[in-house]
Amino acid sequence: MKASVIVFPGSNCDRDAAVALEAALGKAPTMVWHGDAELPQSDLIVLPGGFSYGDYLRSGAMAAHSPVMREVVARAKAGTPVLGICNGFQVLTESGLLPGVLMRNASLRFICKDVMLKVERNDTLFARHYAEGEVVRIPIAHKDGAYFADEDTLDRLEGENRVASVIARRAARRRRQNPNGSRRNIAGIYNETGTVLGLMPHPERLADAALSGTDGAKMFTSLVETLH
Ligand SMILES: NC(=O)CC[C@H](N)C(=O)O
Repeated sequence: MKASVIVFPGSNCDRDAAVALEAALGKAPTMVWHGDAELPQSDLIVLPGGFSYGDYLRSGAMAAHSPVMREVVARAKAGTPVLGICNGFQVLTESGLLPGVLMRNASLRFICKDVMLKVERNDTLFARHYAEGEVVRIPIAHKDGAYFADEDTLDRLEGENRVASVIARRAARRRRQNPNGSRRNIAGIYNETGTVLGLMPHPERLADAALSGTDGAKMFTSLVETLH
């Protein structure tokens, strides 16, 4: 399996994603600079977290127009799996590969903390090593993490089983609201075919016992087992 991690100016989780991928895969992914119009043959493309282009205009808005994104969009449309983590999720909505938008957190503050996530489905290449309904601990670190879409889109996402994970209900109730104010507690969504996943929390940040948890590792081992 060949994986590529796209690096934008301002990405800061690209190396963490590469380390988590390498631990699961046994070999390093290719790091691809945003200005490259060429993308190597890839079985998986990762759009990492960070502050691409300093989050100017809107988080992910400028990165969506990077030269490399033309090829990423084309490959995604042709079926290549794409994982967008945090800023990567923002790039996916801004480039139209996923519906909706990530808005400023309800508190208007940057939030960096672990959240409890409920895995809504495990019949995808990203989640097969999780149990359906499993509650896992994964960190968030963002200021624009409030998922927003109109009610029809939210109904469609839920109806088509495209919600990947939600902030676990017990945690949301305790805080009255989930930490960022996402509609319907959504933390991650899939495209129609389940091959593109946008996720606000960072599985790569809890993917090694030395980081105090391994709940995130199963996403990378799921991908490696499915894609070889
Ligand atoms: N960790 C990240 O990817 C940060 C995402 C984004 N730039 C925000 O703060 O909303």
